[in-house]
Parts: sequence; C-alpha cells; structure tokens
Amino acid sequence: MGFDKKLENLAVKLFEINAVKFGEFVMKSGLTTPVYFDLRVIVSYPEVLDLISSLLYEFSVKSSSCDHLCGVPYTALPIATLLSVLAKKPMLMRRKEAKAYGTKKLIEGHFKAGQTVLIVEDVVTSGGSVLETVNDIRKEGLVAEEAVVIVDRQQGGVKNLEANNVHVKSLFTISSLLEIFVKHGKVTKETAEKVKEYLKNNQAVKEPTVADAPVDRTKLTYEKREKLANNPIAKKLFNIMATKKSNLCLSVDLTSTSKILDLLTRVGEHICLVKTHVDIIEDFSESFVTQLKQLADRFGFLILEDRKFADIGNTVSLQYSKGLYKIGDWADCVTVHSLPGEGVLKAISASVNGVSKGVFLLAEMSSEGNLITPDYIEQTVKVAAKYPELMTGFVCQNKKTFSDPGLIQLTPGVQLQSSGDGLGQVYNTPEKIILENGADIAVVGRGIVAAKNPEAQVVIYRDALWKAYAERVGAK
Ligand SMILES: O=c1ccn([C@@H]2O[C@H](COP(=O)(O)O)[C@@H](O)[C@H]2O)c(=O)[nH]1
Repeated sequence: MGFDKKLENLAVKLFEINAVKFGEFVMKSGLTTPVYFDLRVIVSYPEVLDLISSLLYEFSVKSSSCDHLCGVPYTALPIATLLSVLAKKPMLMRRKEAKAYGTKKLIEGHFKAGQTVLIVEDVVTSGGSVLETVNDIRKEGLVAEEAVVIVDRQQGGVKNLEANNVHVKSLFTISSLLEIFVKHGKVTKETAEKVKEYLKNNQAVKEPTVADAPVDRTKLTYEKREKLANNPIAKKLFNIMATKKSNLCLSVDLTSTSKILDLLTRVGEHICLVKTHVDIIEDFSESFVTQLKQLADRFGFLILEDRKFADIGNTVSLQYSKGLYKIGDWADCVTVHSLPGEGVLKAISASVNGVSKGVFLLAEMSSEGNLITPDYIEQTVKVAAKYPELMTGFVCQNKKTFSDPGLIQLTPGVQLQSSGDGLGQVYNTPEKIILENGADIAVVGRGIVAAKNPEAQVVIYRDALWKAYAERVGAK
C-alpha cells in the first residue's frame, strides 16, 4: 500500500478511535473549539501506534541526519520510542520537572554537546510545548532544529517554531484531515467549513495543556449547553428546560387517547418533554396526533416517541415514516437502539431529510440484568459521534457514559423512593439520578401516571428534579 493510502487509513482510524472529535468543546480556559484532539488514546491501539510510527519514519525520520530522537512529554513518548527502534537511533527523555534528588537532570540519556536532536510531538497549536522541550535540550548544549509532528492545528505554531529556528514537518494539517474525513463521510461539508472558519478566526492561540481538557458537562447550565448543541431538538429542549425550569419528562404509558390527552391537559405546564409508546394505544387516530401536537404547542413541551427502533436501516426507515403511526410526521425525537449498527442512524438521517428531528440513542437500560456491556456502551457513543446533527442525546444511567455538553442524558427509572416494580425496572430517586448519575432529563412514568393526584405529584417531581439540577450547577 502506498504512503498516501496509508495516511488516509490512519486519518480514518484516528477518527474512529475518537482521537479527533468534532462538536463544540468548551475548554477549561473558557474558549470553545469545534475540533478536539486527544491522541493520548492511541496507546490503547497498537495497530495505530504502528501505523503512526511507520509513517513518521518514512516521512521524516528516515531522511534525518539527527543523532537522537526526543518526544515531547507525555503523549509523544511512546511514538518517539517506536521511532527510535525503527531508526536504530538513541532516544533522549525530557523530564517535565528536574528531579529533586540525585542528578537533577532535565534530559535523560547519554549524549554529547553538539549532537543533533529531532523532536517528536503529537499536536502543534502555538508551538509552546515543542519550544519548552527545545529550550531544555539546547540548555544541555545539544542542537534542536527539527521537529516532526502528527497534526499541525494551523493556528500559528509552525510559524512560531520557524521563528525559533525549529523546522517542522507535519503528517497532517487540520485541512488535510478534513479533506479525508469529508471524503469518507466522517464529517459533513458544513462541519468542515465551520472548522475552517474557526481556524481563520483563531490564530496564535495558547497551547492547550492536559488541564485544558473538556469540562464536565454536568456542571454547565442548560442555557450554556443550548449554545453547544448541534441538534435543533437538543437546542430546543435545553431552551425549554431553562425557560420552564423543568427537567421532567412524563412517560404517558396509557392505552387510551382520551386518558393521555386528559392527563397532559392537567400536567403539561410542568414538563419539558412527553414520552409516548404509540404501539400500546388501543384507539390511535390522526386526530389524537393533532390534539397531542396542539397540547405540546400550548404548554411548550416536545414529543418523544419511545419506539426503540432496532432493525436494519431499510426497515427502520419504513417504521419511522410509514404504517399506521407515521412517527416521523409528529414526533420531535425518537429512541433508537444502536444494536443494528450505524445503518439505523443513517436510515433515520435520510428519512428526516433536513427537517428538525432528533434521536436519543440507548446506551444503557434501567432494567435489572439487561445485557448491555461496557464495550457496547463505548461503541454506541462512538457511532453517535458520527451523526452530530441528528443526535439529541443518550438514554443512559451514568454520568461517565458521554462527555459532549451539547447532548442530553435522558434517564428513566425514577421514583421518589429507590425501589423496583417486580418486573425488572430499577428506580432511583430524583436526587441520585441528577446529582450522582448525571441525568439532564428524568423520565417518570408510573410515579405520576399511577398517582392518586397526578397534578400534585407532577409538581413534587418537577421541584425535586429542578432543585437537584440547581445544586449541581451551583445556581440558586
Ligand atoms: O432503560 C429504559 C428505557 C426506557 N424506559 C421507559 O421509560 C418508562 C419508565 O416508566 P416507569 O413507569 O417510570 O417505570 C417506560 O416507558 C419504559 O419503557 C425505561 O424504563 N428504561
């Protein structure tokens, strides 16, 4: 396989292992970026490490006359090690802090002043991290005038380094990566344009550090997160939650349309979302849908059909838009299992055809003994990242399941007391699911629907959930 093809394969791999992510990432510095690199993950993928080192070797190290290689700590250290073995050239290791005892050395390894060093780095933004390593190396009398990097973020780093007499070669620039991602359908042309626009307006920025990693989404307000959402339904939901001060989704698991409409007339003002199971309704009609939508408009809530699509793409596309229910016509969003693979999201994306709709992907279930594994959850989150415009969020139980602050965690299995229903359902309290488990919206069904006085009960749930959210984000 040729060099360019290998390069393309590597780019796709980096996308697939989430070493590069697109979205709206808020850094601890407060700045936002539409593209985030986390090449620390490559240590978990030996085949990626192998590909990176062989490409860097071909591209730069093979033709370099350097005496030593030195990786910028920490992400580039394993890459520098592999390159040192491939090139049969010794490596130097730069300490981030000089040892407090013994030799107090900053540079480990055997060398002589005047010898040349090739610096290896994963991502260059301002060039600051490479320069720190270059300066420590130069202090030892070594010559550091060349660097090889995996990605140049095109934000002024290469220029800065040239100005400090360090010549940089990069395997990728963000632009070259975007070209490959668009070609392989990994990102849309619109996303690519957004990133290019960002680069144009964000030159000479500070080098991000590990402390600059994305923030904990659960600490951000719904107002802030509305701005970070890509999916229009997620944006609307964040806005409704903030405006109505309600993060309560009512699951109207009733079998008669009049009962559903009657209940929603009584409690609609307190909820941000209603969740239906249209296939349990015995007298479903088009007029029911019309009235449901009127109530949604009147009280300002959205409609989620909990269809849990789980078939091959073609069937899901038919189930979504055809048949008795024509779900795609009236539901703002639907739930989808990731089990069939990416095709199911591709199908809904195509059916939606530019209309504002959303998907909650099931990453976890609330029922005891469900067969979902940690790997399944991880793959679910990965597949969702390929459809940022379609994804409203995840149905899940755990704060750690995903980090994107533009997505919504929808958590069912909520009642005022932790308990079960004897059929596998596990209930947690509003406080636990919001404060500990990271839920953004709580789904309550029988806790309200089966209550003697649903109007009073809905207020108790709404207030408990909102109080927990306010405590979580440090609001009054
Ligand atoms: O993991 C899941 C996914 C979906 N659900 C649905 O939520 C409601 C919960 O109703 P309760 O009466 O509050 O138990 C129901 O419609 C489920 O289908 C879930 O419970 N767990």
